[in-house]
Amino acid sequence: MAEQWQDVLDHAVAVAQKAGKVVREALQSDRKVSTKSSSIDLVTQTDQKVEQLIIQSVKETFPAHRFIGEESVAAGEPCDLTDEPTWIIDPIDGTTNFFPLAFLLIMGVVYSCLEDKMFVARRGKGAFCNGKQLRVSDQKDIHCSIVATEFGSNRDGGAVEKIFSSLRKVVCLPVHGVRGAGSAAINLCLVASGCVEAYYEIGVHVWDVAAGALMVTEAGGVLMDVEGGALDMMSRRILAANNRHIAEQIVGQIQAFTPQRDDAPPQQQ
Ligand SMILES: O=P([O-])([O-])O[C@@H]1[C@@H](O)[C@H](O)[C@@H](O)[C@H](O)[C@@H]1O
Ligand SMILES: [Mg+2]
Ligand SMILES: [Mg+2]
Repeated sequence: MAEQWQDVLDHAVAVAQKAGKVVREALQSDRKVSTKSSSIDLVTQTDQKVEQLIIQSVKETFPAHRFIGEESVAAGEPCDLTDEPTWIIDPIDGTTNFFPLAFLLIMGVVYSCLEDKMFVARRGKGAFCNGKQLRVSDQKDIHCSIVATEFGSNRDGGAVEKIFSSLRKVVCLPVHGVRGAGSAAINLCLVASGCVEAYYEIGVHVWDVAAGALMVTEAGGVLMDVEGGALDMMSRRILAANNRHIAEQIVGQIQAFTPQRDDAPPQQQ
């Protein structure tokens, strides 16, 4: 069992490195940007190229594996998470900022290619950055805590109101500071690394958070829904924190809303 998944993890790391090289090269040339669900939901040719590169490479080595990929779902592929070994791929997370990475299910790989930081987590075996084990912050005081969040790509008036109102309440707890790396995956890695105490966002997708979420729990942190229940990976809502006490205080400030689920039937999309 262990050896079987080690093959997969080794492949994930190798293909993430290959993808990182493509992204770094594209930074010099490819800035052709198209839009998806809205004028601020961006995709570049590099997002699509990197997703295809990862899928092709995995198919050659693990032909039975399945995929949920951001750009494939945008092109009409289903977003079905079954018990089959499934790769959940966000070829570039934070396209606006041109950040990089790749994902998997019972293990997570987030490659920040500009910094050459390879984050790797494996269920029950810890989370690591370039081989160094990660541990969440031991801060217990919300007033001394730094919280990461993002505005996301939803510009619906009601949703924007709730996002601002939640942020205002979090700031006025008060917390020590608020940050946003422009990438859900990197924000989750910041929680796992102890650089921020918490991260929350409504509107993310399963491919934004699958790998980073495992990074947080393997570094000793907690995950929950923004209203305090169990995290539902397909719900497009996430709260990650260094401990339950910090998480629950943030839950109390969030004005939640319910985006369309990632696994909603296609006719509703
Ligand atoms: O689209 P993408 O760059 O892969 O992923 C991005 C997420 O990482 C970010 O947290 C969110 O605020 C953006 O709206 C977008 O979803
Ligand atoms: Mg993303
Ligand atoms: Mg992306």
